[in-house]
Amino acid sequence: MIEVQKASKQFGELNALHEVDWSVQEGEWWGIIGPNGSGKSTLLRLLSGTEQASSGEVLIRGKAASSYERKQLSQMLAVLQQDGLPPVHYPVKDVLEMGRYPFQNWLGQELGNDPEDLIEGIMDKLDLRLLAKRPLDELSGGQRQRVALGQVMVQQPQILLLDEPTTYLDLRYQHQFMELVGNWRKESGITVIAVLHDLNLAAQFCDKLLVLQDGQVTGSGTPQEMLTAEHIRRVYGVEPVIVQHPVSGVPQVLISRHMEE
Ligand SMILES: Nc1ncnc2c1ncn2[C@@H]1O[C@H](COP(=O)(O)OP(=O)(O)OP(=O)(O)O)[C@@H](O)[C@H]1O
Repeated sequence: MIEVQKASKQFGELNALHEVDWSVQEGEWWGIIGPNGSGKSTLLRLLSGTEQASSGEVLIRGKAASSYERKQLSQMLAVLQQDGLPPVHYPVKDVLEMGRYPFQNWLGQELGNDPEDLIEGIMDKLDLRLLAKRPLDELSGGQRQRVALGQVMVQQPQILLLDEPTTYLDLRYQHQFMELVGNWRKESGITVIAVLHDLNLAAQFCDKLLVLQDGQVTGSGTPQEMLTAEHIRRVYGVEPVIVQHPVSGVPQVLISRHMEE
């Protein structure tokens, strides 16, 4: 579904990405991890067509991501940022309806079926009914991120790109957000690619991880394969302790303090 072939991205002298090879199959959930400045968001922007590779290819369904018309790409792919929606004075229901823009003509008329049932269904799934008339600027960050997820669900994409979507959420909302994405994926078979800083969250939810360091891929595979002490030490320059999650068995990363005598 997505093929990245020897993709590089330069900003002046800086090699933000260097010859990245990566293949994503339909329905997979990938996490992109790596230290600050390692090129994660740049890679996501190549996938969403907002930046073009300096060399190499980024193909979505066999066609260069940057060659899709914006609306055509939006019918297939949705992007959700860490602060998904600005706190504007629009009611939640209107914001959800805006998710239909790839399927509307220039007068804002829907080109296909009436999306009302779709929007109602998504409000139920995300528990947004009671918030429907509330303006976004009166909601908490966690509630607003749930609306942002609703808006991309209304868009009905086949590929979802998430750029650090849980950064501003507390522990409960982080998990709730990831569970909602997981349920959506189970129901609709969408492909999910998420840039995540939280390795433990990544291990719990992603099937596979792509690890970047200084713009290069240092590994790709299951969380079990990627989250080894040696790999994390090398990539992040920290001394980790890897334990197994007592319930799910996935690797979890702990960091010890430097204890002075
Ligand atoms: N538009 C740009 N112009 C110049 N340099 C850029 C631009 N965008 C990114 N960079 C640089 O490219 C490198 C990779 O940045 P990127 O944002 O992809 O990293 P990241 O892994 O997402 O980082 P973080 O975890 O801190 O969000 C960084 O050194 C950054 O300064």
